Amino acid sequence: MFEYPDTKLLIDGSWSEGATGKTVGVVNPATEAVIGQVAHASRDDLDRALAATERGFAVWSTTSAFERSKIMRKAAELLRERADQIAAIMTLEQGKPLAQSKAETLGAADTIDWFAEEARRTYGQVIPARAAGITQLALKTPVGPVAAFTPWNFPINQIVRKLSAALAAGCSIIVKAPEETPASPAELVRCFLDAGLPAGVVGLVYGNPAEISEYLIAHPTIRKISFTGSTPVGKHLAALAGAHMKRATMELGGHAPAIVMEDADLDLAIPQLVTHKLRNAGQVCVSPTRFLVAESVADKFMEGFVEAAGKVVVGDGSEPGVEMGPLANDRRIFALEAMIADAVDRGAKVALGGRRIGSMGYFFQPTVLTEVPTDAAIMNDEPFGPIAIINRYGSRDEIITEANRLPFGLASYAYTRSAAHQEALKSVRAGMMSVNHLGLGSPELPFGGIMDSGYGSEGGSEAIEAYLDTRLFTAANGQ
Ligand SMILES: NC(=O)c1ccc[n+]([C@@H]2O[C@H](COP(=O)([O-])OP(=O)(O)OC[C@H]3O[C@@H](n4cnc5c(N)ncnc54)[C@H](O)[C@@H]3O)[C@@H](O)[C@H]2O)c1
Ligand SMILES: O=CCCC(=O)O
Repeated sequence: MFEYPDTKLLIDGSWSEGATGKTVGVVNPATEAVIGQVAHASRDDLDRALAATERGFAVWSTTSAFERSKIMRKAAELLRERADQIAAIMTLEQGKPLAQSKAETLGAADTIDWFAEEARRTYGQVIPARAAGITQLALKTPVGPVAAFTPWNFPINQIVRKLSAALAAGCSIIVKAPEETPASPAELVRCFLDAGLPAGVVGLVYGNPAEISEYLIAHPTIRKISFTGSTPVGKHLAALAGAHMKRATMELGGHAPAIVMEDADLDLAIPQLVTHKLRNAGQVCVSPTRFLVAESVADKFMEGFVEAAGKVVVGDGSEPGVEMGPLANDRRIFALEAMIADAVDRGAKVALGGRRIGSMGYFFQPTVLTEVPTDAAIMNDEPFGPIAIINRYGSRDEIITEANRLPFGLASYAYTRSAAHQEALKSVRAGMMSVNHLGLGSPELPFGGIMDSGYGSEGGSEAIEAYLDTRLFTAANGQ
């Protein structure tokens, strides 16, 4: 019989309890039962992890790119072989349906493979000199040991982008993974160890997020930070990184506009947007949130969206046929209830759902709000749940003005058949715009935000650049 595993710390290639022996319970969000324990790191554990990552960096940064790539591709192979069991673990701790957990795990293997290939292409440059006999080289060297902080919504995917880019570049890394969903990240890291990654190259710790981040970011061993999470926490960590002159990548919150123009193909837009909205119960940084719909198609879009979203099967993600699992923790229930009550107080209408389902497990109804005024909290703060806000607008200019109203700029979506509309959509301020399909997230594509949604990319060749220093080497030959 399959049992959810307890999770230990990984320091210097060995799994262990923390020095104080402290552990914290892991809760299944579908049942609220405590299913396991996760070890917490103390200052002593972090010091051991830091010393190990220094040694790991010395080994990994001098391992050839060819060899690094081989180990990474072996890890991807092991992840694929173990995908069914890892998916079962992820669903128990995070709640998402098994099919989504498996897709996340297999997608992670694809990400590792892509970065493994890129590892062999971290080229520098030979720069033509102004005088004869001078050599000028731009060298790419790994930035140093990395500290990464990742959240609970995609327990594996949020880590694998950082881990793969860091390893491809030749960096060692300490990951502070999510305490709420600790076991599937541990299984991801185990694949790398089993593939032959040397001790100390990856460390995995859990504990008090604020204490760990403050200690690691300030520590002289760490040269680069990468964080995924909310904008307020991201701003705090970016300030800490700045105070210690550390490079940083920040993948933060969004409030994605989904634009539906009057000439949109609704038969395409509705099923794609419903599925995308309710994926992972809406707890996704790139989830479509503000549906900005042209007046002339608004009734038809709304009717189709409500009908399709109302049919989505909500339940325990481990059960067959379930399409949307519970929210990941009780904080989301309280946050969503408060946002819906505030919107309704300000005049919004509830066209679908709006409530928690039952009293055991963190289940929430797929929800559609309409006529939501811009002063409602939900029009300004990321809901991070299965709520679609559908508002109608008279013109393209009004739609684009609303899309650009907020300081966030992560994902955006649009449906239109018109080339003129497509051209105008380039003025939507977002790190990513996807038109007439859901085209975000493959490892070869840039992935990241602008403005309050952060900086840096977690995909494409830019993602590796973030873990490399560019150094000039120049010599006068024959001197
Ligand atoms: N961008 C994302 O993928 C993502 C993921 C999870 C949460 N969030 C955002 O965060 C909001 C609330 O989530 P939450 O309830 O978990 O609260 P939160 O903002 O406290 O935590 C978000 C994540 O940041 C981590 N964190 C918090 N403080 C930290 C610190 N000082 N140092 C290092 N890590 C820290 C947490 O462990 C968690 O993984 C959500 O509504 C959503 O807007 C975004
Ligand atoms: O929540 C942010 C990551 C989203 C994704 O991996 O699709």
